[in-house]
Amino acid sequence: MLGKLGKSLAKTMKKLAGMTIVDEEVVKEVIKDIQRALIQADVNIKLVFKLSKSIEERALNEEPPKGVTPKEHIIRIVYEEMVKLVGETPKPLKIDKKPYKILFIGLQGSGKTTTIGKLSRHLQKKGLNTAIVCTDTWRPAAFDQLKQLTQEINIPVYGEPENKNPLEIANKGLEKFKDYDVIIFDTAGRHKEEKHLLEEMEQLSTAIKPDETILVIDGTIGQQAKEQARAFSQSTPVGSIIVTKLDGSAKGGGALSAVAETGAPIKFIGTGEKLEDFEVFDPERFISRLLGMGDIRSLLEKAEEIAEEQEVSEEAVDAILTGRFTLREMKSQFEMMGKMGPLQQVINMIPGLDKLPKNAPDATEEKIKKYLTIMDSMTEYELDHPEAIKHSRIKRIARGSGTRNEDVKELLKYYKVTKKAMKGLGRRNRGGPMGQLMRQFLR
Ligand SMILES: Nc1nc2c(ncn2[C@@H]2O[C@H](COP(=O)(O)OP(=O)(O)OP(=O)(O)O)[C@@H](O)[C@H]2O)c(=O)[nH]1
Repeated sequence: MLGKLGKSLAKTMKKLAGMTIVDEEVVKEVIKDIQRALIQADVNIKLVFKLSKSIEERALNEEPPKGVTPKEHIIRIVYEEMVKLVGETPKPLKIDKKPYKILFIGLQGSGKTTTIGKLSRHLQKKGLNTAIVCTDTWRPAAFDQLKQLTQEINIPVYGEPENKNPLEIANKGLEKFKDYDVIIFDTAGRHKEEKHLLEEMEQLSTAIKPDETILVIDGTIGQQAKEQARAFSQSTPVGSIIVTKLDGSAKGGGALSAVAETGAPIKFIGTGEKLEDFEVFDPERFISRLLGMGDIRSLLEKAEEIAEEQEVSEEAVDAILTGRFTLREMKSQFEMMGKMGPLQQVINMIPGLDKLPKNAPDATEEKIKKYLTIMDSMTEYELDHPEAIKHSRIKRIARGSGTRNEDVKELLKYYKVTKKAMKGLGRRNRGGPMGQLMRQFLR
C-alpha cells in the first residue's frame, strides 16, 4: 500500500512516541517529515502547505481534551487532516436498480480491463449477477483479456472483435444481459486522437444511459490525475473514480489527493494485478493504515467518550454554582478526577479556594480512591444529607467500606471545608467570570 509513503509516515509518527507535553519542536519536525513524504508522493505543493498549516495551527493551539495525551492529540490532528486530503467520507457503490448499468472509461493502460474483472468479482461475491460487454473496437485483444480474466469466476462477457461499431455492440449486449443485476461496459482506451476517444465516450453514454460512469485512473501518474479527471468529466459526467496501481507506486498519494480535489468520489482502489487486489476505498481506513496505526478508531472513540463526560461535569458545575454541594456532588467530582488531574491542582486554580489546601486534608489520588470507596457504602439519603452522618452511621459506613471510623470522619471534614470554601461561589452569577473559570477547570 503506497509502500514508501506509508513507511515514511509510520516512521514519522513514531517520533511522537515519548512526547508528554505538546513540544513545538517535535511538532514542527513531524510536520516537516510529512511535507517531505507528501511532496515525494507527488501531492500538489499547495495542498501540502495547506495541510501542514492546519496541522501546525491545530497542534499548537488546540488544547488536548482531558484524558487524551498530547501524543494522541497530535496523531488525531494529523490523521484528521490527512483524511481531508483524500476525501473524508466513503462513497459506496449503490446498486439500486436492475439491470444496473456501469460504464467504464479510462485511458489505455490505466488498468481499466483488469479493474472490470475485479469489480465483477466484487459484485458477484455480493450475490449480484454480473455480466460484461466489451465495446473496445480499437484493441480486439481486450475481449480475450476479459474472457480470460473472468473465466475462472464464471462471468459472461459479450463482445464482437470484428465489429467496428461500439454502439452496436453496446446495444446488443444490453439486450442480451437485460435480466442481469449488473452490466459492466468496457470501452476503448485509445483513438487516433484523444478528441475522438472522448466523443466516442459521449456517444456510448447517450446510448447506454449508464446508472454510473466510472473513470479508471492510473495511480502512477500522480497529480496529473486531476487533469485527466477533468478532461473526461467534461465529455461524460463521471460518477466515481477508481485509482489503480497503488501497490508500490510512489505517486499514489498525489493521484488520490488530486482526484479528491476535483470532488469526484474515489470508490475503489487497485492494489495489484490479481482480481483480489481490489478494495473499497474508505479514506479513514486508508489513512490509518498509511500512518501505520490500526487503533486510530479506538483513539477517536476515546476522545468522544471524554467529550460526553465533559457534559456530565457541566452538570456538576451547575449544581455547585447554584449552591448545591452535597456529598453526591463531591463524589461525582471525585469520579471525574482521573480526567481532570489532581484535586489540589484544580482547587489552586480557583481564586478564593487557594487557601483550602492549608487547612484541608490533602486529597491525593490514593485518598480520593479511598473516599470513593467510603461514599460507595453510603445510602442515597446520606449522600444527599451529609449532616445526618453521625456516630452510628459513621461506624456502619466504615465497616461497610472496610475503612476506619477516622477515615470516614476525615472525609466528612474534607467535605465541610470544601463546602465552606465553595459557598461564596454559589451566590455569584453563573455566567460570570467565576462560573466561566469553574467550567474551564472542569473541562
Ligand atoms: N501493479 C498493478 N498493476 C495493475 C493494476 N491494475 C492493472 N494493472 C496492470 O496494468 C496493465 C494494464 O492493465 P489493463 O487492464 O490491460 O489496462 P486497460 O486500461 O484495460 O488498457 P486498454 O484495454 O488498452 O485500454 C496490466 O499489465 C495490468 O496487469 C494494479 O492495481 N496494480
